Amino acid sequence: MTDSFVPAERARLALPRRGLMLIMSSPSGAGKTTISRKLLEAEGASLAMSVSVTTRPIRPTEVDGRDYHFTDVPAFRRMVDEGAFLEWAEVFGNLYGTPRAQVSAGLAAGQDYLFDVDWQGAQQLAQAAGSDVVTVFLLPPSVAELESRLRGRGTDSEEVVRGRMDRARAEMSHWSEYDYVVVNDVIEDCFAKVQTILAAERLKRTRQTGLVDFTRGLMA
Ligand SMILES: Nc1nc2c(ncn2[C@@H]2O[C@H](COP(=O)(O)OP(=O)(O)O)[C@@H](O)[C@H]2O)c(=O)[nH]1
Ligand SMILES: Nc1ncnc2c1ncn2[C@@H]1O[C@H](COP(=O)(O)OP(=O)(O)O)[C@@H](O)[C@H]1O
Repeated sequence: MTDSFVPAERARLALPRRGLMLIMSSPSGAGKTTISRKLLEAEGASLAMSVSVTTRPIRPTEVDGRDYHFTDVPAFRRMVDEGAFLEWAEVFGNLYGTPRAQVSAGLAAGQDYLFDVDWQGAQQLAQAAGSDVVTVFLLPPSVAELESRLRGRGTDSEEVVRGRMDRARAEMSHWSEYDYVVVNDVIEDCFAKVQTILAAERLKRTRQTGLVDFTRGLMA
């Protein structure tokens, strides 16, 4: 018997880890939906999108429980009173909230969550969840490119595009409140940078809850 090992036969070491909350914001049209989708696809089950509760009417393309948990105002208010939300807000006359229970249990079990929220939601989540939160802000490479992406998406009328462009400047002024800022120029480059951020944050000592026992074992 030798003490050498065959790498392929060696069990992978996976230390228990606390999950994180990756919050991605950007001015509308800078690419947060595109980057979020790519990230969810690449990461599989290890990264889940948090599904919000809303009182907004369901749209024909939406699925209850996938896009949102749809509910009515009295039920939403009851959830607010019960402290069921990590944060909630009224947007365009409808109520939206991030349910606390699913995220709290998931984080303890090592599940990471992705949030696609604006700067106000990011601030509220950071306040509610502290060191579990990692915030990323995406910027467009130029104002002209932002406008061209909004038009190219083809989902909004001319008036809506102009409204979104007006709001973009105000949204961009919040860049310095984020942990990371990435310019979304070439999509694959931006995606690689966001994936690197996620990989590094997962390795943070404070998230690796299994290190205490592991190092104790090494030093025993
Ligand atoms: N604070 C907060 N905002 C949310 C939540 N879920 C969605 N929103 C925001 O509500 C706004 C409207 O979303 P939605 O009804 O899906 O309309 P859309 O922007 O046309 O897709 C967006 O700005 C979302 O970022 C949530 O759980 N909390
Ligand atoms: N790096 C990029 N280069 C070119 N087009 C992009 C890039 N990132 C996103 N887009 C396109 O720009 C449009 C807006 O992106 P989207 O992800 O919907 O933005 P947001 O969710 O921030 O509003 C979409 O049509 C998308 O395909």
